[in-house]
Amino acid sequence: MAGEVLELSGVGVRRDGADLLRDVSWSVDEGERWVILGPNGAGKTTLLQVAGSLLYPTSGDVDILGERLGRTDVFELRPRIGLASAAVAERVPPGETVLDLVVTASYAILGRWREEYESADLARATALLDALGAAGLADRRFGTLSEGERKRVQIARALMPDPELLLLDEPAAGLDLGGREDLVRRLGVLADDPSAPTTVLVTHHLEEVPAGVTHALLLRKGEIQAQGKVDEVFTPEHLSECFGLSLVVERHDGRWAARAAR
Ligand SMILES: Nc1ncnc2c1ncn2[C@@H]1O[C@H](COP(=O)(O)OP(=O)(O)OP(=O)(O)O)[C@@H](O)[C@H]1O
Repeated sequence: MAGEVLELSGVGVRRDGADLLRDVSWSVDEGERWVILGPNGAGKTTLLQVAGSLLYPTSGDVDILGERLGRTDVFELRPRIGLASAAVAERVPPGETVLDLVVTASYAILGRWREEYESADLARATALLDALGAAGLADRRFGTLSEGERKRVQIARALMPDPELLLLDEPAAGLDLGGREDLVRRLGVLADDPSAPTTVLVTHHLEEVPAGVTHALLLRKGEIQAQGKVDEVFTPEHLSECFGLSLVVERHDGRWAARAAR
């Protein structure tokens, strides 16, 4: 029987008098592949930060990988979670090489500093870069990469410590059509891999949802508007309500698309 990876109960996040999340109750079981979808400002990144133990809720309970937030040492918990987000990318030292950036994830650090790496770590980092179509970038400096190249490298870094939970915040944002399709295809391969970690991916766009996603959560104004199996959540009714306009929703070959109804 699959174990629980995330369990949020009545979670609220309040900052500067604003409710960023309200009464969020959500559970994620081992092996599931979730997508969190919602308009700008809905609270998606805030929810992902709570799931990644980077943000404590104002109210409610959060269990991550069996540990209760507030009662556990987050410095032991965080290495069990792989996170790829723009906020992490901004903290990368500009001169850091791609291979160093990926391999240092084993040591939960940013910036190489005299560590002696095992050859097995270097081999794993190289294999992950290869799986994400970024093998040719290993010796490049992170600061010189294009947006699409950065996204792939960040996902390789997030996977490096073999996390039990993988959190991806808008992995396809800023990519051109070819880059998006290539990345979404690779994320689909990852979703289909039974040895890949339980995954939660945040996006604004239905077109960025990889095939193989099993569950979806719709957020609007800090509240859950629908959640459950992806087929039951990605209906025109739920999506129209979530985005506040009448939508036509289509599905082909496991991928989704939405456009405004005429
Ligand atoms: N410290 C704060 N005080 C007040 N409001 C905040 C604070 N931090 C974030 N917010 C607001 O909380 C809301 C949720 O932000 P969040 O980044 O989680 O949304 P999001 O769904 O990820 O948005 P986007 O799709 O635009 O990235 C936004 O309206 C944001 O402006």
